[in-house]
Parts: sequence; structure tokens; C-alpha cells
Amino acid sequence: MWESKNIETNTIHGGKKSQGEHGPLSTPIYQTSTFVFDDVQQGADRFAGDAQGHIYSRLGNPTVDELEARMAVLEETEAAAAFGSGMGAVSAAVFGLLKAGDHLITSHRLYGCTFALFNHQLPAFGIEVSFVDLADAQAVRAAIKPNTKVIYGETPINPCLTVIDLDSIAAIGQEHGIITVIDNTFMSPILQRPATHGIDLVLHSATKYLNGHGDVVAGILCGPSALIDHIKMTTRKDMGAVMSPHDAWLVIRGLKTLHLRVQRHCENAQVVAEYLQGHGAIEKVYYPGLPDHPGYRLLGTQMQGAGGVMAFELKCSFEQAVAFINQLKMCKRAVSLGDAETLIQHPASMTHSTYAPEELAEAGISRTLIRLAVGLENAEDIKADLDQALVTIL
Ligand SMILES: C/C=C(/N=C/c1c(COP(=O)(O)O)cnc(C)c1O)C(=O)O
Repeated sequence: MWESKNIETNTIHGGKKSQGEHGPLSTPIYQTSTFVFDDVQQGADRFAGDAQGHIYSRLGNPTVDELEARMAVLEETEAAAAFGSGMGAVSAAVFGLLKAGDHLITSHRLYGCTFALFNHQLPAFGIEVSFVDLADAQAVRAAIKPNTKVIYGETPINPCLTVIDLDSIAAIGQEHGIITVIDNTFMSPILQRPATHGIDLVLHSATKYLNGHGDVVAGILCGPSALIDHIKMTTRKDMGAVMSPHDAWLVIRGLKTLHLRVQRHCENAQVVAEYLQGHGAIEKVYYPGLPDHPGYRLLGTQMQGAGGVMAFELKCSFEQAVAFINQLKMCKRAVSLGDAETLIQHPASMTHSTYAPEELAEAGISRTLIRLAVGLENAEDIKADLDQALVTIL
């Protein structure tokens, strides 16, 4: 298995197992639900963990195994587990690490369904949740209780791109014996590797940049072998949010161009963010690549680029903001991000509609906030499409 110190090479070769029986360059798709045993003893030994070998694709599949090996190399962790969606990874992680009576510290700013899981489902299972500003180390420390087991956050955060200092969160976790989990979806390992800052588990909606072509819903969790194996053999095996071998094959293919795509997303986003910041119809642009963004100071250290997603406030009414989005011709009105196409959406009524009005206000999500996931098109075309739509609200 070839491993380079250069992530650009590892997106192509890292974690690649042997060539296999016929030496295929492209990883074979093991499109099978189950695996045949030579005899009863072999089956029993595999179930008991006394023998290597596959049993059933909910427990592991050769194509999925290879994706997991590749992701562990890219995030610089011992192991990884693949899931049928990002939320599959989120739920397997928290239910694998927490039980009734435990306490989770998380952010009041999260992707909408993650917020809904933490705000509604976990308490129903007797798990206490505190929502704090994870960018405020004092607030995090103040929230710690004797039963605190996990600190969970995203950085940059969906949808306003708030940035959390990974070294600070990792230090708090290590000081107090609390497991830290960071959702790295908005960065990808190309721009940020939380485990290298001491974060225990790194999570992705592989639906986004990792796959990068808008044709897979998937999730990944990277971390120490002990934690990953525990989650695989409990909340993934028994809750069943497994990734299909075909989706694993598609994500492996996506990874091979990840470094090129992320670079282009960042270049385009910087051009578009600066264009928007200078436009008379724009109140505010939230993008870590702009000097006025609080996360700008972490560029070049924690983050090797500002990413492809930004949010902005329009100087207009809600109705005008809707008219602006509906006026766009090339940018696609769709949720998700990290795809070749530029995608635009309205968090308050879409990805973050799980937030109550007062919760939206606390998270800084207004009804005129728009999230833009900049794609791989020529940046001039993206600007031209935005420009022709913005004139409708000037
Ligand atoms: C429609 C979906 C969006 N996001 C999802 C998402 C997930 C959940 O990932 P799956 O969608 O379950 O793969 C996890 N973590 C983060 C930071 C996310 O943004 C969206 O924002 O547009």
C-alpha cells in the first residue's frame, strides 16, 4: 500500500490495497449482500472474530473496506467507517458513544438535521445536551459536568461559516477525558485534518466534497481503531446505516480528483465572495477567505483554504430575497454542496427549517440569509448569473 507525505498523491494511491486476483486498476465493486463459507467452522470462526474474512455486507464489504482505508490515510487516522449518509455517521457516532444519563456538549450552530437529532432525539433517549458557542472556550469549559462524555462540533459551521479553534477544543477534551468529534464536511481533508490537532473522531457527509458529483448520499467517520471498531460492531451493525459497495466505488472515484476540485472551489469562491462583498445589494458576506471574517486568522494554520461555501445577507425584504433566488438561471436552486454545479439555497426555510424562529435568531440565521455553494464553473459565469439576478432587488 503506497503512502506519500503529499495528500494530492494519497487521494489517488493512499489506502489502495493489492491489485486483487485480476489486477484491476479500478477497485472492483463487490455487489453482494453475503459471503459464502467453506464450512460451518469457518463461518463460526468469522462470527466469533477468530478468523479474517467477510460475512455479510452490513458488517463489511471489500469495496467499502477500501474506501475506509483511503479515508483513514487522508484524515491521518488509524481507521474509518463508511455509512449510507452523513446523518448515518452522526447518529452512529453519538449513539455509539453516549447512553442514557450521559451529557453532550455541542454548538447551537449546526447543520439542521444534526441540530434536530441533538435537540429532539437524544433527550428522548435520556441523553442531556448543552448547546454552547464552541468558539468560546470559556463557555465550553463552563458547560462541562461530571457526566459529560462527548463534545461535538462542525468547523466551518453550516450555514454561516463560523470557525472553531480545533486546538482549543482538543485541549479541553484531553484535559477532561471527553471524546471530541468534529464534522469536517465543509473543508475535506485537503484543507483541514482535525485529527492532527488532537481531535478524536472526524466526520464527513461524503455526499459533499468527497464524492463531489451530486450522485451519492454517504457518510464517513475517521478515528482511532478502538473507537471505529466499537462503532462498526455496535451502532453501525445494529442500526444499519451502511454504505453500498456501488456508492463506495463512486466515492473512491470522487476522491481521486478531490484535491483538484477543492482547489477550484476555493479559487472560485474567493472571486465570488469578493464580488458579493463589493455589491450594493449585499449587506454582509460570511466567508473565511475575507479578512473581516473571524476565521480568517486560522487560514494557513488550521485551514489550508477557505472552502467553497459562503453565506450572505441581502439588503432587502424576504420577498425580494426569494425573487433574487428565483431569478437565477445557471446556479441551481438546491440544497447540498461540494458539487460541480453552483448550488444556492435559503437556510431558514430549507436546510435549517428544523430550527424554531427563536433558535434561528440565536444561530444568526435570518430570513434574508442565503447560502451559496460555489461550483467548478468559470467564475465569470457565476458572477454574471448572480449579477443579472441582483439587479432585480436594487
Ligand atoms: C442537504 C444536506 C446538507 N447537509 C448535510 C450535512 C450532513 C448530513 O449529511 P447527509 O445529507 O446525511 O449526507 C452532515 N454534516 C454537515 C455539515 C452537513 O451539511 C446541506 O447543508 O445542504
